[in-house]
This record gives sequence, structure tokens and C-alpha cells, in this order.
Amino acid sequence: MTQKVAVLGTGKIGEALLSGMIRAGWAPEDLLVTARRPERAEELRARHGVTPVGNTEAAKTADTLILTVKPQDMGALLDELAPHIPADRLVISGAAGIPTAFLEERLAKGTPVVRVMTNTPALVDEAMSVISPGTHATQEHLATAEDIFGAVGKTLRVPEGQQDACTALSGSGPAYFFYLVEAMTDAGILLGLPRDKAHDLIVQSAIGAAVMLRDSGEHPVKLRENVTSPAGTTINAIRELENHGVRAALIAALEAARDRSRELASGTKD
Ligand SMILES: NC(=O)C1=CN([C@@H]2O[C@H](COP(=O)(O)OP(=O)(O)OC[C@H]3O[C@@H](n4cnc5c(N)ncnc54)[C@H](OP(=O)(O)O)[C@@H]3O)[C@@H](O)[C@H]2O)C=CC1
Ligand SMILES: O=C(O)[C@@H]1CCC=N1
Repeated sequence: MTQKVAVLGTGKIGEALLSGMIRAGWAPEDLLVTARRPERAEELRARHGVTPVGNTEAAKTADTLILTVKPQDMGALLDELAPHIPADRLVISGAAGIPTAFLEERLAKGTPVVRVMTNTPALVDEAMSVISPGTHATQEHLATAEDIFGAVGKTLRVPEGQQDACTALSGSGPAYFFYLVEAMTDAGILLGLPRDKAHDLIVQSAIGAAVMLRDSGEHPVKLRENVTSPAGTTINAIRELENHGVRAALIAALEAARDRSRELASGTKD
């Protein structure tokens, strides 16, 4: 029998996942979506051919429910859904910070819950999604989550205790790279290059570096050393990065992201 999957709270992440599932072969008629605004629901139907429904109908009919609302909206959504979700349905949470226990406390006793942290490269099938089981989730439930999120990139199972760290690294990770590209493009402008050329140079360098990191099998230190000639240009840049504490800033930044993920666990922190 065909399995129905519902994405509830279909914003940026929900739509990225949905579009990837369709690219990977899911039939749009087996995908249900919910949105808070009617115009958003219609937009999703027009773009993807999926069926917009209310949260209650999704709760009653879907075999797997994927909740992709903001952490602060999770409590209200669960209150609305809980009376309608049969306890044998899989509920996947994609929200930062929210522990599986938060869902288990609000859903029918024994409901299987899986927590997933993905990232926006899902839009180009290059997501990194980390997956953790709740108390009642079996290997089969984890495999279902892997099947769904595997449609948009790589998946990795981690103990739930590592989810906040993973959120800081890969969930937020793409933003740090976009930020670096933005700053390096500004540097190109300072050095006299037109913005579009500076952008192209940096983006292609980022792609080249990313492919080498993925495919060369070399440690990042070795890859950097290969660029860094004695008395050359690169070492002068590296000295400035060290002088400005960029390494320490990155460690502090990711620690702050991890702490914020922990803080979001209550589902109420604005
Ligand atoms: N953006 C990212 O890079 C990542 C985000 N996440 C997590 O994914 C989740 C979603 O993030 P993101 O997609 O960026 O956020 P969005 O705000 O784009 O998406 C959330 C959507 O949920 C809708 N919504 C809220 N409450 C309800 C409700 N009760 N019923 C139906 N729809 C509802 C919102 O409607 P409205 O448009 O009206 O507000 C919105 O469209 C978050 O929990 C976040 O932590 C995880 C990994 C990466
Ligand atoms: O910034 C956030 O809270 C979300 C979670 C990970 C990426 N974006």
C-alpha cells in the first residue's frame, strides 16, 4: 500500500525537502502539505502538485508526519495534532533544539519519534541530515527517515545528545560559508576587482576547495599547506587570520550556536 507522507509547516526547509522527495521519485499525490496561510498552501500546490490539507487531516491520514515549523511553534502545533495522530504513526521533527522527549510527552503514549537536523543545501540534493531516534523509534523508523532525507543528500545517525552540536556545525554550517564568501567578495572589491568578478572567483575557489575536501582523502591541513608557499602570499594572509583570532572566533561562534540550540529545547524561547 502507498505510504502517505505529510510535511507540516511547509516553509523553507519543508519545501526544500518536499521538492527533493519529488525529484527522487515520490509521487506528488502521496505528499500532503500544511501551511498557516492559504496563499502559501496554494503556492505549494502550484509549484509541486502536492495536496494542501489542514493539520488535523494530515494527522489523521499520513503514515509519516514531518514537522518543520520553528521551534517556538512546535508546542502549539503538537497540541493541535496530538488528539488525531494514531500512536503507530511515525512523527519526525526537523526543528532545532527540540528534544524527542518534548514530542513524546505531547503525543499518544508509544508514538515513534525521530529527530532530524538537515540544512538548506537540501535544495540542491547536497544536504547533511543527522538523525536520532526517540524512545519508541525502531530501526525501521530510522530507515524511513533515512529514506526521506536521503532524497536530498547525506544522512548520518547520531545519539540525540550530539544533536545540538550537529545543529551548530551542519544545520547552521552553510550560513558560515555564505558569510565567508560575502566577506571575501568585499575584500576583492577593496583590492579593485568588480563585484561580479570577485564573486565568481571566490565561488569557484569555494567549489574547488569543497570538492578537494570531499574527494582527495587529504587532511585539510595538508591541503592548506599545499597552497602555502615559503615566503609567499598565502602565509601573509594566514598570519592576518591568526592575528585577528579567526580560528578562536569560529570555535566561539559554533559554541554559541550549540548553546542556542540547547536553549530552544523548551520550545518557548523567542
Ligand atoms: N532554515 C534552515 O537553514 C534550517 C532550519 N531548520 C529547522 O527547520 C524548521 C523550519 O525552519 P524554516 O523552514 O527556516 O522556517 P520557515 O519559517 O520558513 O518555515 C516554517 C513554516 O511553518 C509554518 N507554520 C508555523 N506554524 C504552523 C502551523 N501551526 N500550522 C501550519 N504551518 C505552520 C510557517 O508559516 P508562516 O509562513 O505563516 O510563518 C512557516 O511557513 C525550524 O524548526 C528550524 O529550526 C533546520 C535546519 C536548517
Ligand atoms: O538558525 C536556525 O535556528 C536554524 C537551525 C539550523 C539552521 N537554521
